[in-house]
Amino acid sequence: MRLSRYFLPTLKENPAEAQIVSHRLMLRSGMIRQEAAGIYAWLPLGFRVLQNIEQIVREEMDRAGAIELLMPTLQLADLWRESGRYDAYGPEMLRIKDRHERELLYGPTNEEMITEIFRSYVKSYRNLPVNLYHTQWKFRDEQRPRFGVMRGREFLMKDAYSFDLDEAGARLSYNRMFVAYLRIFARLGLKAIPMRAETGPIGGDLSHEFIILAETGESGVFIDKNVLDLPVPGEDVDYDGDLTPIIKQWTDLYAATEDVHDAERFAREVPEERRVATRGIEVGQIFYFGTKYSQAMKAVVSGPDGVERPVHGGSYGVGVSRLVGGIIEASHDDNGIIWPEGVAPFKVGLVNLKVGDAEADAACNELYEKLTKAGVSVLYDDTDERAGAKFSNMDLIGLPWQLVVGPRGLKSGVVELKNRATGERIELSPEAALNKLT
Ligand SMILES: Nc1ncnc2c1ncn2[C@@H]1O[C@H](COS(=O)(=O)NC(=O)[C@@H](N)CS)[C@@H](O)[C@H]1O
Repeated sequence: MRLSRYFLPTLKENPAEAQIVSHRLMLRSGMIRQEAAGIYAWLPLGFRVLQNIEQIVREEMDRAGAIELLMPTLQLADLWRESGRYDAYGPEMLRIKDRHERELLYGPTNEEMITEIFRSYVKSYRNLPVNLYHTQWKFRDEQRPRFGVMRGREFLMKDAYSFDLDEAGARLSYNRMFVAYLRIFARLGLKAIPMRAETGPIGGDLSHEFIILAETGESGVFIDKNVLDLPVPGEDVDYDGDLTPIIKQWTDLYAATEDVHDAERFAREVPEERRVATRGIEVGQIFYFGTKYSQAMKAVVSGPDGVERPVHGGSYGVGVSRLVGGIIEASHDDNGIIWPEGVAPFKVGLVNLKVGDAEADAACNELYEKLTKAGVSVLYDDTDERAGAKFSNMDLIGLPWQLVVGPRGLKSGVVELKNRATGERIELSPEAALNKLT
C-alpha cells in the first residue's frame, strides 16, 4: 500500500479523552474513531489488525475441531424469555422494537440462540460432541464504557458453544477450548494466564478467565511467577488425546483474580520470591454450565439407552476487539506501538528518504514490487514528509520492520533495515534485505 494513496489519519497530539496508553495510541495512529460512547469506527489500519486477530482465532478454533457459522446480531426477546435471562440480564441489554412492535434485542451473547439452533436439528447422542462458533459484534450497554475499545458497548467477540451428552464429555470439550486458548493468545504474542473465575450472568460452576498482565488492567490478579514460563502446546497437540496433563500443569500453579483470591493459600503455596500481585486484562473466558440452557429450552438428545436427556453445554468467549487494545498495552514503548508480527497491519514500513530522487524512487519501487509479489505486506511511505516525521510515524504505528532507502546509502549499495521491537538497525544490500524479509 502506498501511503500517498492510503487513509491514515494520524494525530500529532495525545487526545485528552484517552486515559490509557492503548486508547491514546489507537487514536494517534489513526486506527479507530469514536462514533458514540463505547462505539467505534474501525479505520483502515485498525481494521487490518482486527482481521488478523480474528483469523488467528479462527485457525486455532478450527484446529481444535470447532465449526464456524455466523449468527445475527439481533435476537428475539422471546428467545431470552425461554431461558429466563430477558429480565435477569438487566440494563446492559439493548432492547429494540421493530415496525410491527415486535420485541428484539441486540445480542450481548448467544447461548440462547445457539441452543435454539442446536435443538432444531440434533436429537441423538450420536451427533455429539459438537462445538459451534462465530465471530460477531455484541452490544452491552455498559454503565461506563471507557479505555477505548477495551470496554466498549459494541464490541467484537468470538463466541463458541459446545454440546455434549454428559458432564464428562462436556469437560473434554472444555479442556479442548482451554488448550486452544493457550495457543490463540501465544500466537498473538501474549502471555495469557488462565485463572479460575466467577461465572456471573452466563452461569454454571466452572469457569476460567484468560488474563494478560498489564498495569492498566481492570482486574487485580495474584499469581505464582512460574506460570509465566509454562510451555504452550504446539500446533501438533492431539485434541483427541488426553489433555488433562496440560490443564493440570497450567492450573496447579496459583493464579487467581481478586474476586476469588485466597490470600492464605497464596502465602502457603507460593514462595515469597515467586508471588506477584499486579493487574490484568481479561481477554477471554470459558464456562461449563451443564444443562442451564438445555433444560430451560428443551435441547434434549436420546442417549445410548434411548432415554432423552438435556445436553451439557459450555461457552467460550474471546474479546477480539478488546485484544487490539490489550496487545498494545502489553507491547508498546514511548515512541508508539510494537506489533507482534502475527497481527501487524503491515509487516514492513518502506521509507523513501528522498522522494523525487530517481535512484531512491527506483530502488523503493523495485523493493515494493518484489516484497508485494512475495506476499509480504508493505506500507510504502512515498510522501514528501521530512525524514524525521517519517521515522516517528513508522514508530508510532508500530510495524515490525522499517526498510529505509536514501540516496546516500544507495551510493554505497546499501539500505537500512530496522527491527521495531529491538531497535536494532543493520545496513545491507537491497537483495539481502529482500532475503531477510521474504
Ligand atoms: N464491554 C466489552 N468490551 C470489549 N470486550 C468485552 C466486553 N465485555 C466482554 N468482552 C470480552 O468478551 C469476552 C467474553 O465475554 S464474556 O462475557 O466473558 N463471555 C461470554 O459472553 C460468553 N458468552 C462466552 S461465549 C471477555 O473475556 C472479554 O475479553
